[in-house]
Amino acid sequence: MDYDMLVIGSGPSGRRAAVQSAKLGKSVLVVDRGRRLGGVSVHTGTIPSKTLRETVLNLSGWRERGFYGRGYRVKQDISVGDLIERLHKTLDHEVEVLQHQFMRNTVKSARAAVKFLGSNKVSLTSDNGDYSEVGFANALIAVGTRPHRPADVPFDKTRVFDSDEMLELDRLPRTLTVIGAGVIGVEYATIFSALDVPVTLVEPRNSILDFVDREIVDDFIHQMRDRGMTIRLGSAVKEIRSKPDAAEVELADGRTIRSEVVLYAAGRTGNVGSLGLDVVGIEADSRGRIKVDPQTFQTSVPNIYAAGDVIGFPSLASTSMEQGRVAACHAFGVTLPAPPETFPYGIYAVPEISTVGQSEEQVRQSGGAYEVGVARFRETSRGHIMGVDTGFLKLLFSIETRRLLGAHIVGEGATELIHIGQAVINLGGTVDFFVNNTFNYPTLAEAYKIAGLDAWNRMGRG
Ligand SMILES: Cc1cc2nc3c(=O)[nH]c(=O)nc-3n(C[C@H](O)[C@H](O)[C@H](O)COP(=O)(O)OP(=O)(O)OC[C@H]3O[C@@H](n4cnc5c(N)ncnc54)[C@H](O)[C@@H]3O)c2cc1C
Ligand SMILES: NC(=O)c1ccc[n+]([C@@H]2O[C@H](COP(=O)([O-])OP(=O)(O)OC[C@H]3O[C@@H](n4cnc5c(N)ncnc54)[C@H](O)[C@@H]3O)[C@@H](O)[C@H]2O)c1
Repeated sequence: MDYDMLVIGSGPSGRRAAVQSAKLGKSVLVVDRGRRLGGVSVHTGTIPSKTLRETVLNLSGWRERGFYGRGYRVKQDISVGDLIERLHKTLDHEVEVLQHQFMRNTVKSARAAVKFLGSNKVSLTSDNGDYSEVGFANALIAVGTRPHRPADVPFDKTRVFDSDEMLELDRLPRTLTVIGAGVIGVEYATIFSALDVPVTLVEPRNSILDFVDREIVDDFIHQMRDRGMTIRLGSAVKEIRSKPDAAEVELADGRTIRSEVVLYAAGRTGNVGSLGLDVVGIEADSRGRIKVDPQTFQTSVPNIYAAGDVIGFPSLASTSMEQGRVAACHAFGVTLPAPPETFPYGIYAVPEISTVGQSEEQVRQSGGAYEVGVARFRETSRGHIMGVDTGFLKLLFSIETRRLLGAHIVGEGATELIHIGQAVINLGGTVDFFVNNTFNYPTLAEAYKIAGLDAWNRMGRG
C-alpha cells in the first residue's frame, strides 16, 4: 500500500482525520481538487462568512448603535474592497496555518480529482491531465458539498448568486432578496442588513430554523423586522428572472419582488458525482449524501470512511472535525469514549443565535415537568456598559432531577456564551450550579446566574 490513510478533501473533517492519522504514526495523503487547501470551510463557507460578518460589524459600528443610535457608522462609505481586504488576509493566514500543520505532521498533500478504482486504489487526475494511481489501506471521503443550483434558477453572478458566489460581488447591492431562510440565508441576510442594505428574506415554509427553540426564533424574527428587514414566510418562489436593471422574484401568490441582487440559498448537494462510488458499491442519496455507521463513520465498505457535510446533518465545520478524528481513530484501532449526546449549534446571524441541548418544544414533548429561567442581556451590567438592548438567555431545567436540559441564546456573544451551558449539560450539572457559583462581574455570562436564579426561585431548594 502507498498510504495507511488516503483523505479525499481538505476541509475540516479531512484535515482532522489527516492530522490524527499522522499523530498515530501513519502515512497520510490528502488529495483536494481545489486550488488551495482548506475546503468550503476556509474558502467559501465558514471563515469567509464569519470574516465578512466581523468586518461589517466593525466598519458599520453596529455594536455601538445601542448607544449612539441607528444612524451611527464608523466608516461612512463601506465598499466591497473594504470587506474583501480583510477576507483575503484571514484566508491566507488560515491556509498558511493548515499547510504548516500538514508539514509538521508529515502529512502529504496533492491537488487532483480523485476517483475510486477499487476498495484499495484510486486514480488522481490533475488539472493539466497528469494521471497517477495510489494504493491505500483506509480512505476517508471528505468531499463536502456545493450549493444546490436548480436548473430553472438563472445564476449569472450579475443579478443572481449562490452563496459561494456572494464573495465575488463587485459592489454592495442597493437592495437584496435572499431566497431560503436556512442558516446560510439568515446569516447573509442579516449581515447585509447590518450594512443598511434593504433586504427581503423569502422562505416557502411558515417557520424557520426548526431545530432552534421557538421563543428564540420568534425574538430573532422580531429583531429582523424591527430593523426594517422584510420577511416573507410561507412564500413559495414561482420564477426568478435576471433582467438588465434588476432581478425579479415572482412568488406563487402572484407578488413580484424586485431587487438589485438575489442570493439563492436553498440547501447544498454532496460532491459525490465524479468519485466513482459505484465502482466500490457505495451509494449516495438524491442530495449526494453518503450513509455511514454513526459511531465509526464507516461506509458500507469497511475500510472506506465518510465524514463532514457529505454525510448530512448537522453539516457543521465543528462536528465535521470531530467526525474526521473519530473515523481516523477507528481506522487505526484506537478506542474512544462515547461522544456526548449534545453539541452546540452557532448561527452567526446579526444577532447571533446559539443553542445546546433540548428546546422547550422537545422538553414538552418528552413529558417531564420542567422549569424555565430567563435572563435578558439588558439586565446585566455588562449589557449596560456595552449598550446591548436586546438578546436573552433561556435555560430549561428538569424539576425532577434539577438538571440543565437546554440552553438557548439570541444576542451578542451567543456563540461563545453557549459553551457554559454545554459544559453544564454534558457534565450532568443542575440549577444549583448556577445558584451556588460566583460569576465574573460585569460579564454577559452573568446572565447564566440570573437565569439560574430565575428558575430556582420557582423550583425551590429541591
Ligand atoms: C456560507 C457557509 C457558512 C458556514 N458557516 C459555518 C459556521 O459558522 N460554523 C460551522 O461550524 N459550519 C459552518 N458552515 C459549514 C461548514 O463550512 C461545513 O460543515 C464544513 O466545511 C464541512 O467540512 P467537510 O470536511 O465536509 O469539507 P468541505 O469544507 O466541504 O471541503 C471539501 C473539500 O473536498 C474537495 N473535493 C470535493 N470533491 C473532490 C474530489 N472528487 N477529489 C478531490 N477533492 C475533492 C473540495 O475541493 C473541498 O476542498 C458553513 C457553510 C457555508 C456554506
Ligand atoms: N453557522 C453555521 O453553523 C452555518 C452557517 C451556514 C451554513 N451552515 C451549514 O450549511 C448547510 C446548508 O445551509 P443552507 O442554509 O443552504 O441550507 P438549509 O437546508 O439549512 O436551509 C435551506 C432553506 O431553504 C429553504 N428552501 C428549500 N427549497 C427552497 C426553494 N425551492 N425555494 C426557496 N426556499 C427553499 C428551506 O426551507 C430552508 O429553510 C446547513 O446544513 C448548515 O448546517 C452552517
